[in-house]
Amino acid sequence: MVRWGGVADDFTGATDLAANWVARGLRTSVSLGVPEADQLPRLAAMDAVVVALKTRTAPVADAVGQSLAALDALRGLGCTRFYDKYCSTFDSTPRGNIGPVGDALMAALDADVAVVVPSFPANGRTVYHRQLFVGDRLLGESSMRHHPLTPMTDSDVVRLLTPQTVNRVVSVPLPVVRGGPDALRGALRAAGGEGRAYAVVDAVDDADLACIARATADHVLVTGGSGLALGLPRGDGDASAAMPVEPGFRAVLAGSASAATRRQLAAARGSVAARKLDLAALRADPAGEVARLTRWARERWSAAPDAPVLVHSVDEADGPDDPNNAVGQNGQNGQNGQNGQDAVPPGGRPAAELVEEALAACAVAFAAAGARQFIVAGGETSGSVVQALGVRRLDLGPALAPGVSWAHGAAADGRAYNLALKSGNFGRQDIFTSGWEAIS
Ligand SMILES: Nc1ncnc2c1ncn2[C@@H]1O[C@H](COP(=O)(O)OP(=O)(O)OP(=O)(O)O)[C@@H](O)[C@H]1O
Ligand SMILES: O=C(O)[C@@H](O)C(=O)CO
Repeated sequence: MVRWGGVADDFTGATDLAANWVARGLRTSVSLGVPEADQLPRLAAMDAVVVALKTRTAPVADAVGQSLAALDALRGLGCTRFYDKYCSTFDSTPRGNIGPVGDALMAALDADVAVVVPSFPANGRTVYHRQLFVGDRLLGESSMRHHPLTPMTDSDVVRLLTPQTVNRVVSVPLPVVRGGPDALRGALRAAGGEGRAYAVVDAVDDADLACIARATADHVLVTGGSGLALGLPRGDGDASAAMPVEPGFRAVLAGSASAATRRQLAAARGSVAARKLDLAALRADPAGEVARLTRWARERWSAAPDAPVLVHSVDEADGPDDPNNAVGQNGQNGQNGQNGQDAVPPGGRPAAELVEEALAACAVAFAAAGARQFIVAGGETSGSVVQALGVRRLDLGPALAPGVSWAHGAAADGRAYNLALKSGNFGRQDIFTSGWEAIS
């Protein structure tokens, strides 16, 4: 039997891939970080294991080293096929890390060709003529061009990947995909026959993904967003084992500045008690700001124990394309508009780091106050939060939206949590209010 191993460059991406494998009937667990020995027996019983890393914006050598360590662990677990999961909006910089990590995995697995498939039509990501669309906009003209860590200003996947890799990058147009699995298999074989190559494959609907999945059935490595996993044939079994629900207070921690998160914040306004992080206060006295937020959360929970509290880091009311929402390229500054009341002093720490640390500290303090159910928005944010809580494995539960699921995870200190790690641009508008119903 094929056992899949996934290497994901952020934590929301890992649960995104896991949710899609579960939807295809594969029993899937997520290891938060490279699994340690005590986790191996449980993971070895799964049809698929995703190792969640926090390598999207890490230094290139770290990202490569961690990804290879993840690959070794997955091979040790008996995985025979591998999925290099990156963002469906190809979040990266001209240096990486999509290219360098893919290069290292291809070399380690001796793969001649690896497909590049960011498409995830259920979430509006499609690739046509190698251009990546987010809904009806080109990636480079979408709100992703304002991303604080990886602003995406180009849409051509071949052009985005080429400067990041030592391998050739070719594109496979939609008519070849529509020609069926045999035609596509032939095109991929030809691409790999001339030296190691990536093949950026057009895909605009789920049938295209199913064709790519069939044409790559003998590929040891595939790369992409999670959409390609939905192209796999559906197994018979029900892979979503009943997830334990952990009673406790509820919190939303939103460190995502993405357009969908902003819409979700706007939708929660008025019905969920919310506080925005005060960046100036955080810079002056981070522990004091977290203590203030924790006092506030305790007060809210004592008044309404079942109601969630929400801590967020950007203003929800502004439109996604409002330049005031640009929180600072590479998180290095935040001097723009209302979101960035925080001018970074010389030698000061990037606002993005302060935000991640503050939300992680809130998670720990809220957990100490009795919170057990968290919706976390943003991949980097989720990585910080889950690491701070000390959770090392997630078992998937009910789905909330394409690529977003509840999960259950136990921490080393004996506490257990229900966590929904939401990619910045995923999820229904009312997820912060209605997302709890699935675990009520
Ligand atoms: N007001 C702010 N000023 C500066 N940086 C911020 C601010 N708010 C959030 N950030 C930072 O922006 C980054 C957002 O990345 P994150 O991955 O959490 O969200 P996302 O990109 O929307 O989600 P995903 O990666 O799942 O698409 C984090 O590093 C966060 O700390
Ligand atoms: O693929 C996606 O868009 C998401 O899983 C993600 O990686 C966002 O961080």
